[in-house]
Amino acid sequence: MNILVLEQSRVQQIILNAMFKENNLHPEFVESYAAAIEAIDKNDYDFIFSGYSLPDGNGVDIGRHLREMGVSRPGIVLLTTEDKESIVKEALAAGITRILFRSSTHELQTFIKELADSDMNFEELSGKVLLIDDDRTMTELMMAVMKNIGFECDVRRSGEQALTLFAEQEFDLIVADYFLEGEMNGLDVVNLVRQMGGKKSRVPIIVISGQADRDKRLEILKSGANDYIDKPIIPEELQVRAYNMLVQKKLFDRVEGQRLDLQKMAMTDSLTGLYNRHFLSDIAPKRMAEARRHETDLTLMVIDIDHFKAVNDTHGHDKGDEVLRSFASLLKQSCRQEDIAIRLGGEEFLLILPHCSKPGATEKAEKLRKDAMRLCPGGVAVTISIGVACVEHELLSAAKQENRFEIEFGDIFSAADQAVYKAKNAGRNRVEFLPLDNK
Ligand SMILES: Nc1nc2c(ncn2[C@@H]2O[C@H](COP(=O)(O)OP(=O)(O)OP(=O)(O)O)[C@@H](O)[C@H]2O)c(=O)[nH]1
Repeated sequence: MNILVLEQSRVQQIILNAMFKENNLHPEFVESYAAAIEAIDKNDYDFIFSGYSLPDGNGVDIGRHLREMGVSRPGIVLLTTEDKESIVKEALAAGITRILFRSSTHELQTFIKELADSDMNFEELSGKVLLIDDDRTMTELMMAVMKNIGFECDVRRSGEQALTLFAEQEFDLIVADYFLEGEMNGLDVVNLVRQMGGKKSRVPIIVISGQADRDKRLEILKSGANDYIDKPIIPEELQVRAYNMLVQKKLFDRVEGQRLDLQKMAMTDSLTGLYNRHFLSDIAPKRMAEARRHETDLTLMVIDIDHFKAVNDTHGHDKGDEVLRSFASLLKQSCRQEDIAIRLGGEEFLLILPHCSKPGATEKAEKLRKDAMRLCPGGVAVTISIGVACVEHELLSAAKQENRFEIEFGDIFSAADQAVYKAKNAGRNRVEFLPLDNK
């Protein structure tokens, strides 16, 4: 990634260089506006970081210069010490991608890290834009601009039509005129999108306004729009702002994707791919609350592979791992969609079976025991012991009606756990059922 840093202070250069170096990025440093323009003319940068005060201008001038040239790349980050509304407005108008305050070192570090983590090719950025405007000349102009930077467009004349399409399809950016055909205006669209929840509510929105006064701009930004453009539209300005929005969205999507991957990893057992104990603490109260609310059966099975230590001792740890993986696949195959298979640790597993009554559970446990005997994973014959406990809907209804006691997930789990010990003590390779202790 090619980065240019425009910074007149040597001390700041050293600080910034350390942050970039930590993330394996190696920017080029220049100290004046003139030197930056020369460097930009010669090289193709993905990002420019610029201090606000320069000996021969200010950081915002860089944005203005690139915008006047009609250049949509690179992204420009302005580093400033002052949180002044006038600077923010000046920067936004000049097409600055991001304003970061020097006092917030953490924010700057995070931004640089996100940049380094994204191996995104900014030249090949593509996106889908929803244009909402009832003026044909305007939409034709906007479509030409978007096409120019490789974005696909869908056009709708009213907020109502646009929101119907937005609910059905994925978009990376919305550009909405303030005044629209139909009952809604551009700000109504912003409000409704922001209320949608989830990923859709975070799609960036640019509002186009014909009344460029300060109050109107503030109203637009306060409504949740990410940016605004005054009429008459300058095509280059629309191009730069749309491009910048998309770069930010793609970076955000990537970070969000990484967060979800990490969350999944934290809930999953790496050897078998089943859920782990962390997931159990998350899901247990939910499943119990569901069973209580709808008064439905809930069964738990604690399953333990017999003499597993001997498998490791005789065949080696790798073979032991193969047995665990293979048994986990059997559990997954045995599950219905709403069932949950968890590896509690070692050779111990848990099945959570909603809507499963005692007769159903006994039958299922017996089938699983027999399937495990037939499995012979990696050529090793294994047997399993299963402890079953079940809370049936009649008990939940009675408890609710008589306001008697609350049955907790822990009560069912502890009964299933005791049941598996009973199975072990009774000779293994068997299913044992234990009723819940009356509280
Ligand atoms: N291969 C492998 N072995 C594991 C793993 N986690 C735990 N173990 C082993 O599983 C064995 C469990 O042994 P024990 O708790 O004595 O139980 P057991 O031999 O199955 O005996 P019973 O449960 O009484 O039938 C131990 O030897 C652990 O080292 C793992 O991820 N992979």
